[in-house]
Amino acid sequence: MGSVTQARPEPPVLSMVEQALGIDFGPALGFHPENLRKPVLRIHIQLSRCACRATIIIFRVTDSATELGIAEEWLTTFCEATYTVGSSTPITHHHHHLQRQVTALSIQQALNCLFLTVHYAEKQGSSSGTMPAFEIAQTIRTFGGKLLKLSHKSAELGGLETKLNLYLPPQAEKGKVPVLFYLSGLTCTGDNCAEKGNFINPASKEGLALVFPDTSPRGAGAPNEEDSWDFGTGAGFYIDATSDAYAKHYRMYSYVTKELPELLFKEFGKELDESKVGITGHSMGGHGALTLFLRNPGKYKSVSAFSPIVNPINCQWGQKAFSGYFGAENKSKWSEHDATELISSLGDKAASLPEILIDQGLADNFYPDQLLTKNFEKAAKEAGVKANVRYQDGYDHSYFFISTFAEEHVKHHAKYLKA
Ligand SMILES: N[C@@H](CCC(=O)N[C@@H](CS)C(=O)NCC(=O)O)C(=O)O
Repeated sequence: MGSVTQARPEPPVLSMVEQALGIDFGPALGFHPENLRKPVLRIHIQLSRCACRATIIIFRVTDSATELGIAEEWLTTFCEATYTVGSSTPITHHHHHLQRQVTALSIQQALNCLFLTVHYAEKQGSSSGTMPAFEIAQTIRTFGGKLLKLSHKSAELGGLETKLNLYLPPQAEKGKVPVLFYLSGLTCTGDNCAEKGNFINPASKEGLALVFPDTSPRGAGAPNEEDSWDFGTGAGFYIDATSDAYAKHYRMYSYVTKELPELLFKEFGKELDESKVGITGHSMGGHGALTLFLRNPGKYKSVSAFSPIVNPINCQWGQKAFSGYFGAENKSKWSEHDATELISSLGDKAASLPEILIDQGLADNFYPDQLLTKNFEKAAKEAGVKANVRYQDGYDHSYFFISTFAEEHVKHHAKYLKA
C-alpha cells in the first residue's frame, strides 16, 4: 500500500501492518529509519475500549524468526477481527460491527517502542451511536475460530456486570452459524466448560457458535449468597427469583432466555443465526437447559443435558434454592421450574418436540439423591416425549465425564440446528 521510500528499511511485518491497515507509515508519520534498523519487529497491538481511541504499539526487538511467527499470527487475528484488509485511507475500522472512521494518526517514540495511536470516530450515518453492548477482554484463536471473553452490565441482573464466553467457529467468518448455549453447574462460571468441556473442537468442525454464560449474578449483596456453594453466587438455578431479597438480581432465567440472546444477536448479527438456537448444560445447568427448553416451545431447536437435576422440587439442592428464591410456601412456582413437572404437563406439544439427549454417569455421587434422572425418564415416557437417557458406566459428575461425551452432544445439536 502506498509508496515505500528507499531510505526506510522494510521489515516484512511492517509492510503487513501497512497493508492491513491501508496506511503508508512513511517518514511523514514520524517513523525514522534508524528506529527500524532491525529487520524483525515484534508487533503488539492493543485496542483500548474507550469510544474514540485505539492504540497500536509496535515494539522493536532483536528477535528470532519464531517471534516473527507469533507477530504474524497476532496480526492476522487482529486484521480479520477489526480491519478491512487492503482498504485505503480513510481507514474503516470494523470493531464489534460498529463502523468507525479514523480521524487522526499520531506516533510517538519511547525507548525502543513506537506508539502509533489511531483516533477514530463513529462513521457518519452509522447505525449505532451507542457503545458496544460487550467489552471484549480477550480474543483467543482456537480450532480455527475465536473464543471471545465478553462482559457487560446486565439490566436483568440488576445492573451488575456479568461475564461470558462466546466461541465463533471459522464458518462464522463467512456467514451466520447456529448457536448452542451451554449452561454450567453449581460453583462454575462461563469458563469451566470453555476451558475443559471439549465442546470447541467439535463445534468448530460442525460450524456451531457456543455461548457460555455465568451461573448467577455476582456481587448482588443478597443475604447468605456467599455462605454455601449450592445457593447464591454460582447457584442462580436459571430462575427469576420472587423473594424480596433476591428478586432484583437473581434473574438468570430472563437473562439467559431474553437479555443475553438479544444483545448477542444484535452485536454479532453477521455471525449468529437467531433462528437456530440449541441449549445444553450440566447438573444445575442441565436443569436450566431442560426447563428453559420445556418452558419455551419452539425457542430452542435442540436440547441435551449432562447429569441434569431433573426434579429439583424433590431434591435438597432444588428445595434449598427454590425456598430461598421463591419462598418455602410458593410451591406452584417451584413446579414451573422443574423439568419432570413441566414434561408431565406438556399435553399436545409433547409429540412435536425434538429428541432430548441426556447422559448420566453411574459413578456420579450426586446421581442417587440430587439428580433423580429416572423420575424424568419415566415422566418423558408417559408424556410421549422422545428422550434418549444414556447411563454411562463408571463415569462421575466431573468435566472428565462431560468432555468424553461433548462431541456426541454437539453432533446431536448439529443434526437439528443444521437441518
Ligand atoms: N464444590 C462441590 C462440588 C460442586 C460440583 O461438583 N460442581 C460441578 C457442577 S454441579 C462442577 O462442574 N464443578 C466445577 C468443575 O468441576 O470444574 C463439592 O465440593 O462437592
